[in-house]
Amino acid sequence: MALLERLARSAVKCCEVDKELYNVYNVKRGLRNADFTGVLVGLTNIGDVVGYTKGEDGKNIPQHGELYYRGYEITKLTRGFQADGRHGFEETAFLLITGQLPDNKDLKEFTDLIKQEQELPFSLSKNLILSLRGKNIMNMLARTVLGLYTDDDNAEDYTPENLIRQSISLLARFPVIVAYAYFGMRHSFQHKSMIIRHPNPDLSLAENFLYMLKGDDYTRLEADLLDLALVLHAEHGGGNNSSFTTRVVSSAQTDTYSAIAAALGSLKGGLHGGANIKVIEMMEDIKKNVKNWADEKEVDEYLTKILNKKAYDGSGKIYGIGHAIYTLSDPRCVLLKEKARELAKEKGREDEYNLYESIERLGPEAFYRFKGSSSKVISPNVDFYSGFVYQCLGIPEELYTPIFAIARVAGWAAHRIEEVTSSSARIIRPAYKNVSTRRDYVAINRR
Ligand SMILES: CC(=O)SCCNC(=O)CCNC(=O)[C@H](O)C(C)(C)COP(=O)(O)OP(=O)(O)OC[C@H]1O[C@@H](n2cnc3c(N)ncnc32)[C@H](O)[C@@H]1OP(=O)(O)O
Ligand SMILES: O=C([O-])CC(=O)C(=O)O
Repeated sequence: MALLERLARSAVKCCEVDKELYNVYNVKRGLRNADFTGVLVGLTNIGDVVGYTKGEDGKNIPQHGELYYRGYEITKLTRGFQADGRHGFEETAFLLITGQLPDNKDLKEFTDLIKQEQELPFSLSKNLILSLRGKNIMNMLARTVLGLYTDDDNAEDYTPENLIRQSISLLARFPVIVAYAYFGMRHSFQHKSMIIRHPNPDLSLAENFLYMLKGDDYTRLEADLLDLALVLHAEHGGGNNSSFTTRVVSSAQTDTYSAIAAALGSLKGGLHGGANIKVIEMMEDIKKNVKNWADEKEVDEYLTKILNKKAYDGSGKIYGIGHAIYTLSDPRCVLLKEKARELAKEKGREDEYNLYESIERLGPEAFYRFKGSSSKVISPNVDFYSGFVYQCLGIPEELYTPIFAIARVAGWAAHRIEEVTSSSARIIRPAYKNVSTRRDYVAINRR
């Protein structure tokens, strides 16, 4: 331990860079401009995320969030298939990957391809169920995705047809891999029974995931909600950390499985897709430490403690709040909140829902007080209510970020295809200015 502590002290000391140098060299920390917008690093036709408008003076004016998939506004897209009483995730994936909304024939053929790919090769299922010990489903998923390379005779073929084939296969297999990994993990680490169901080709992707987890013990409403959550999580432009990772890794001309495994590593992070689990853990902490959930003063004091790094995980973050682009609202959060309210009523969890609502309001207020008046405008993001919705659906916490991945693989696939096939493709390679001093070599016995 003493050695590790000494090495760690030395490493941290060597890492430190005077913050002022970022201004001196005009470095955009986190690839962000001073007005909180992202540094423009690419052009895309896939997702569009809108959080502010530009005023005449060039300054940003916060606005309610808008999200477009291939030009289609997300609320209109979801209302469209909901009005027809059908699930929309497969259709959304088709739209993201091919650029067009499918007609009935396209959708049937695309869905049939997904169904054909759902059944995993026996060797892969056997490995997943019996050998792939793991403590975290995101890591198990990433390891399995890397393993899929071996089963793919055309793994290194970067033609658009092959990229689409690989995308459909990943889309189909993610829910099955996640369900098997979950039961494998429960069996080996929690001493619970392992339940392995074959995917059911008569079901939509959302229904099939619930079926693989719970058998027939789910309702139509629950399947509709999961389908909606998948649609809302499917894509978010090229700049979000995991899609950008997909693009960076793909730009080096590597294979699909390596790029998607890297994206999974990114999505797992607590500041990105992993925030849905962090929110639930934070809420448990708040519920334990705030005696009267209806007392706004007490809730506010606890949120201030979190911001001061004196409560919850000591990071100073209120999880599920804030976004790189959205300001006044995240449209996905607005849609999920509607469902969270309905579910809370149905499941008798209104007190908890009310606590979420007050944190949604008090969190940003505490943040502005803490950061001062020039701080960025923040509101709850997609991860704020998603965990609560999944809890109400009886989905275990370990699956929250994997569900995000089941959805987002559609967006990653689209970004990979765009990156690999673009005629303007170039390896992504920004610069780091070295700010250390040059040193003369010292022989080992004189150090
Ligand atoms: C699917 C998704 O990925 S949605 C995002 C999920 N992540 C979370 O919910 C985690 C909590 N939120 C955050 O950490 C941030 O808001 C992010 C990571 C989502 C966006 O980060 P950024 O756009 O980089 O915010 P940015 O760093 O510009 O924010 C400005 C300041 O506000 C702070 N801040 C932003 N959000 C929060 C928050 N929720 N709690 C506390 N402080 C925050 C930042 O730490 C930063 O402080 P600094 O200037 O002292 O470094
Ligand atoms: O856009 C971002 O930075 C994060 C996000 O909301 C997402 O990827 O869904």
